[in-house]
Amino acid sequence: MHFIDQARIAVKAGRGGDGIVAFRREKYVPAGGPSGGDGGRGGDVLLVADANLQTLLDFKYRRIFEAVDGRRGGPNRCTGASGDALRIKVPCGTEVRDARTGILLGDLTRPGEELLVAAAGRGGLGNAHYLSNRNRAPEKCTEGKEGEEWLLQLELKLLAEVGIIGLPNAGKSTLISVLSAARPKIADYPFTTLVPNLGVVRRPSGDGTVFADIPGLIAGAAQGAGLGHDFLRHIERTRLLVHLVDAASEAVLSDLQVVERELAAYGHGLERRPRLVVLNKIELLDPAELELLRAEVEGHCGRSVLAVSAATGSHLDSLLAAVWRELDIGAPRETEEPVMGEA
Ligand SMILES: Nc1ncnc2c1ncn2[C@@H]1O[C@H](COP(=O)(O)OP(=O)(O)OP(=O)(O)O)[C@@H](O)[C@H]1O
Ligand SMILES: [Mg+2]
Repeated sequence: MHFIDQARIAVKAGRGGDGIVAFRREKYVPAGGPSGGDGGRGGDVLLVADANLQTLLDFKYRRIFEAVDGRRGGPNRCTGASGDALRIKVPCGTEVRDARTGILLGDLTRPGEELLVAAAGRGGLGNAHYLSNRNRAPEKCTEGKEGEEWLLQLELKLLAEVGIIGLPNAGKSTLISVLSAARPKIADYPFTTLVPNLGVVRRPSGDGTVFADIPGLIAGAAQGAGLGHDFLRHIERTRLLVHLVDAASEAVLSDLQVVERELAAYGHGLERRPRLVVLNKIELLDPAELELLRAEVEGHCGRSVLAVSAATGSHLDSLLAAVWRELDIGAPRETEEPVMGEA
């Protein structure tokens, strides 16, 4: 299953009901005046941010949304019923664009936030409206207006709080698979991961935090090399980056720098995002070797560096403790709910 974070839907607001031509017919009233009522307004189409939705997956199965039409007017100046608005639920964090022009129509971030995406047609006028001194029996009425119709592009930036980044093969997918219920593909060749994998990791307090395993970054990713650019986009909204480095690599420091340079080149504040530097695959090194390496990397980064093994599970508890600490130091949690998906 692919994690879908883009969808295209067609929305159509309701047509206004027609106005009608009618005349009063009553006993002893020889020439009852015009009494045709107006048509009702159609239903609008709105998008509503819903904290319980995590993906745009539902839109894979349903792509056309039409609000109901207004009803036609009735005799005795009765206005037709208006159509109910159609509210389409989307996950928090959904960006809405006009699919034809790409123009941004809105960004639904807070739960309950609404965006009008197709305005309903007005109802037509009944002949009661056209009564005048010159024309006591107008036969004229107007039709309801069509509702607006739009093709929308929905885009959900994954609202992961923690992004796991690193070179291909660093063990990012292995890490998310041991921390969460996500079961991404893991293999010893680069670019195993093609779309971000999300996993929810339970905090000591009980609620979940979404981690995203991002496809490997390589030099030039910010310019679009490898799978880079698309996926850097996904970590724009994370609050913390876990930079995973293969400790058994020949050139740990330059591996680190490649990724750091890509973050800086991409911009959007990623280079200033709080970051944990984590050495992985430490079971492949002997303890003395590891301590030397760790000291060297700490010297380079100017802060303490964690050392774990995603494969054997060693020191993952200290990694999580560091993650919770960093997240709690940062800005207070937004009301946004975590996202879960799977590649
Ligand atoms: N602690 C570890 N010790 C030894 N091998 C490991 C460890 N962690 C991961 N590996 C191995 O490293 C290889 C790459 O792992 P994984 O697929 O998780 O990397 P990745 O960073 O997600 O790569 P990609 O960017 O290509 O998706 C796998 O063969 C995995 O078994
Ligand atoms: Mg991977």
